[in-house]
Amino acid sequence: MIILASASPRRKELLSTLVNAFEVRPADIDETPFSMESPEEYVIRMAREKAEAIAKHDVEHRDVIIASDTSVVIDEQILGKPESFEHAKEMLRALSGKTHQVMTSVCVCNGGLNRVATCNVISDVSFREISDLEIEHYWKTGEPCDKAGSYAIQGVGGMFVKHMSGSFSAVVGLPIYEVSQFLSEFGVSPLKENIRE
Ligand SMILES: Cc1cn([C@H]2C[C@H](O)[C@@H](COP(=O)(O)OP(=O)(O)OP(=O)(O)O)O2)c(=O)[nH]c1=O
Repeated sequence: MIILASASPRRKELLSTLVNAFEVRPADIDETPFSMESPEEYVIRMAREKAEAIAKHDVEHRDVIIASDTSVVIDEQILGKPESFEHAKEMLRALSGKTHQVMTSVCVCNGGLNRVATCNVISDVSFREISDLEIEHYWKTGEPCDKAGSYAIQGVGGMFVKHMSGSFSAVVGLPIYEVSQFLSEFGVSPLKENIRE
């Protein structure tokens, strides 16, 4: 069985492009960064801890667990999901007119945790200038509230994105290329899964 250790609807949708059958089991972990931890170390640790939390309960040795974490990083500062409008405003002001990184880590492991593969996909995203009035209107769309950095590149937030380089699927929450490579290593063939008779 394949288990997606995530509450994110975006990750569920992206994984369903690769595999037909999987179970969704969100992992509840403490997402507070350690002091002195770099953004790279943080996102990799988050994905790994989400996978390990799921591996602890009710899994078979041969199950394949997929976990991921997305953080927006500007000037080495980690931006997670906003807690309020003021928090989202602070983040979007920091991103306005600048280039930031989106880091999405992936951890794929088996239920026995003796096979673990991790990676961190880093993309560069450049925003145009955004006014405070636009930030206010954007908040009212409801889109920023559950997104790292308070925006969604795949949604209305796409109108702020002047340029991006890297992996679009990773920015949305799950890098299709890297996950498909890991799945193949774990004996799951995404192409065969998608053959329609
Ligand atoms: C930057 C960006 C993030 N996001 C989303 C992807 C993730 O769902 C979310 C980042 O938060 P995460 O903490 O990585 O994920 P999550 O809490 O939604 O789900 P889980 O931890 O259970 O896997 O932000 C977008 O949808 N579009 C974007 O452009």
